[in-house]
Amino acid sequence: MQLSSSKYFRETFVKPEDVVAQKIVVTKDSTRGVHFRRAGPREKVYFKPDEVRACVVTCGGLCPGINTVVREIVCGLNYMYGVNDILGIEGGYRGFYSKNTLTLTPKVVNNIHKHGGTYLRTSRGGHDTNKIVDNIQDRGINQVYIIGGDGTQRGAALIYQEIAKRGLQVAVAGIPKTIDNDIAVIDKSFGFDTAVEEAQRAINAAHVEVESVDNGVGIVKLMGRYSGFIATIATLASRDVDCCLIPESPFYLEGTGGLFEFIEQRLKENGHIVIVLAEGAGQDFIARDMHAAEEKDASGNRLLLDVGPWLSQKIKDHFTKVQKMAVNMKYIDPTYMIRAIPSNASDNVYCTLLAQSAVHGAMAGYTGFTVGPVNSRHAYIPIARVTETQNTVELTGRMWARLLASTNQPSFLTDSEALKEKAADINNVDISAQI
Ligand SMILES: Nc1ncnc2c1ncn2[C@@H]1O[C@H](COP(=O)(O)OP(=O)(O)OP(=O)(O)O)[C@@H](O)[C@H]1O
Ligand SMILES: O=P(O)(O)OC[C@H]1O[C@](O)(CO)[C@@H](O)[C@@H]1O
Repeated sequence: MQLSSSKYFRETFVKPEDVVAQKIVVTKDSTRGVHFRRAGPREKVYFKPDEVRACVVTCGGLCPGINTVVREIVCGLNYMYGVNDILGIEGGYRGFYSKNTLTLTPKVVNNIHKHGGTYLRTSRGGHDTNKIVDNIQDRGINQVYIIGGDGTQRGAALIYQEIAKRGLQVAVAGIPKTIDNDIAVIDKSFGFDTAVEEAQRAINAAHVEVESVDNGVGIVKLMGRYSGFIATIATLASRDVDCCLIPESPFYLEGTGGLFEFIEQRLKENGHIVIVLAEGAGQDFIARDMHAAEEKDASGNRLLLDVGPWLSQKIKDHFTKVQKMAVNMKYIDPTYMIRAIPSNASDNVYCTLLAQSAVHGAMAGYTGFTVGPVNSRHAYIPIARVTETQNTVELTGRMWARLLASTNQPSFLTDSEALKEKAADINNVDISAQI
């Protein structure tokens, strides 16, 4: 029995309708089925291989594993279903209407998973639903595979709606991608494990540096625009981190329970401290401090103020001017280095599952879905569901509690907040309404 034989897959293994029926979706709380709209007429169970003209596009920021997903979509379509007509859209959504397409074959994509970045290139902004769907129609494309984060998935939902409005028989499949791991509903996004692993190297370097000098303060900035998953899990994995600051948990610098007090205490105890900082941490605080105006990127995402240099300077100023104590600051920003590497072994396997799942769904004639594991089951999820909210680190959840127990860092609650928490703990009731 040759598993790699496309004949075997086509005729024996893959019954797309079964695959879909087994895996239909799923919210965090239930596994009730959802009726997906089929891209083709009811009687047409799945696209015939020689009728398929597929395209793949990658949008938004980089993330380890994008190339693996692209490779496995192309190989999956070709090896499992015998599809030969696959196009690459270059440079994100705007590539649909402003660039020529690339021809994708298993041979062309054979080695791309060994490299970071995206073979297809990417961009922010430039989503024009009508122009994109016109182009899909003009080129005779009937399967669209869209790899990208929450912005990309919002764009994919609009493309899907426009295709439905025009009555086109085109399947739209999303593969969620974001290094921040903040896509709602799914258990985890691909590339996240690779990012956490690479972050360890930066944390380790910071630790080695500050351990070797007097009053060493190491700061490592990691990605995480609105959510501190990379910072949290990297901190938990490392054990060399004294304090982790994330967007979900506002912090303050001065006074009792503040960051400066904690740094001073750790420097006295250990002679050094390592702080991990998610890029979105303390943004409101910095904006107030710097009187900075809000800026946006081409996709409309808020551009973050650079918390790393800001915090490094604040700490240096405080300890030299106020405490009369020189600190040895080592600031490391590995953010783009982490995002630019190829995916590790487990992410490669995960990317393959996602890609093949998307291919099976589209070949079965389903559309308007995005793929991902939900409560450990691979699922098809209506695209709009994953863009309704964003995942964030729960400050009342076990993961954050474990982190606090591991670092013993301050909770950064102010006195009145701490009193409220304490009273709530004692009474085990929500007293906020009574204060
Ligand atoms: N609300 C929206 N409607 C339609 N298209 C959108 C929307 N938001 C973003 N897009 C488009 O999706 C693409 C990627 O969006 P964005 O730059 O926000 O990255 P992302 O997909 O969220 O990924 P990342 O997590 O890396 O930021 C861009 O081409 C952008 O124009
Ligand atoms: O600088 P770029 O390429 O716009 O991307 C930066 C952003 O992309 C992400 O990696 C993903 O959203 C964020 O963590 C980060 O803020």
